Amino acid sequence: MKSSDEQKLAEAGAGLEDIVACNSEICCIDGTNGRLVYRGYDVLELAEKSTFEEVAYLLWYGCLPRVTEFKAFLDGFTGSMKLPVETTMILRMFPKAATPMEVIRTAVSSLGHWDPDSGNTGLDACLRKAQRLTLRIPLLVAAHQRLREGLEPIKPVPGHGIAFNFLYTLQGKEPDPLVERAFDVALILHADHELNASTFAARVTAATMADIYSSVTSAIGTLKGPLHGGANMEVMQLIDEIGSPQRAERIILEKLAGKLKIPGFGHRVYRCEDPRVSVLRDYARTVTAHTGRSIYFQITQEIERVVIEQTRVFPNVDLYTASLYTAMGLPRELFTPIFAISRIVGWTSHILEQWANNRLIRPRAEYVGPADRLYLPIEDRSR
Ligand SMILES: CC(=O)SCCNC(=O)CCNC(=O)[C@H](O)C(C)(C)COP(=O)(O)OP(=O)(O)OC[C@H]1O[C@@H](n2cnc3c(N)ncnc32)[C@H](O)[C@@H]1OP(=O)(O)O
Ligand SMILES: O=C([O-])CC(=O)C(=O)O
Repeated sequence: MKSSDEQKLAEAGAGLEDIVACNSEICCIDGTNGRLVYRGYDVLELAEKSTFEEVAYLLWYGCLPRVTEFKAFLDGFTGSMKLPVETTMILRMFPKAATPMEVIRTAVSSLGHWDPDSGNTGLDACLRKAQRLTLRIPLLVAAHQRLREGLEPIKPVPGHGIAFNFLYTLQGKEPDPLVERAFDVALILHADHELNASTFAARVTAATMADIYSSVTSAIGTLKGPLHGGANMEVMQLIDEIGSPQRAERIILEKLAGKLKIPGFGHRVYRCEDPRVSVLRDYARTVTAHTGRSIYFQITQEIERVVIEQTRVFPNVDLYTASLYTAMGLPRELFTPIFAISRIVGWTSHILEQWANNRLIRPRAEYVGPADRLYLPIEDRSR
């Protein structure tokens, strides 16, 4: 049995808050000052000047590419930007009620069967698998959505990047350049975030020396929950429920009075505004105006005003993606899959880092159940 001091210690560890579980060279969060850094580069600078492909290279290889390196990297990308025919067949078999996030969890797992490097655990092969996953997840999400809408999947356009091709293979037309850039920036901002729940799940699975597809499947399942990646869909549900900026205050006050958490707010690490929010807020303002959907932005701003005034809890990365993605014509059920389209780069970078210096991740639990009970035969049990 535990002493009261031990009990307090165990409670303090609930949710592993502030526990450092590994060393990592990939991503640094300063939760007090609201700063996020990928391999030494401030994410705000990357969002302004870089592309998702370049950031992916940075996260996987640890440095920004030189011209020839980047060209070779992108050339390698082009060959893998297609789905195995079997994947499209599998996508056709899911029941209508299967949600896109459930479908990508299952379909990404199945992609491993048709990976030419399946079973090859060398570093180069694992990097190729990481890159194939990064190219195929967006195509898979777009193809499944088209099938749900009664449309046939379409092929990506070679020579264009992931943002362009996700939007193109989903919507069947070349994206507006502002929308494409806003989407690319959203991908940059979601690419990694230190030891968030889904990345931790990926590392735990990888640390058992399971394969990359198993590790990524664990991560996708973990991202799905509304306390993590699923929150962006819930933000949009809330915006729809509110319907107009004038109704925001009353509805938010009611929810807070009922002790409900407001999706898109709060964070385990940031004690201030998540630095990604300012960029996403600006793009949400611009893109909603550009596509005639400013109402979604105005409602979000009202939600933000009331929640901060009432709670001093600040917005997280999910708050403004809801109005931004809706303004791009993207359906709400795709918001969390879009998170995965970006975070696959972070997950796979962490999996590779885990393997570079692996030790099984196996913490302890403090036992707080009953002690020394007497086993009685079933007929003698009173309850
Ligand atoms: C990509 C991402 O994963 S970002 C997070 C996405 N998730 C969401 O947006 C869901 C809403 N947010 C939450 O549920 C939480 O803030 C989490 C899960 C993100 C973090 O949870 P924790 O670190 O365990 O924080 P915890 O729930 O203990 O909250 C701390 C305090 O802030 C309050 N708080 C935290 N988030 C919110 C919120 N969204 N709305 C209202 N109050 C909140 C809590 O009520 C609590 O207040 P108290 O100390 O007076 O009881
Ligand atoms: O870090 C976290 O806990 C959640 C988050 O913001 C992310 O994964 O981007």
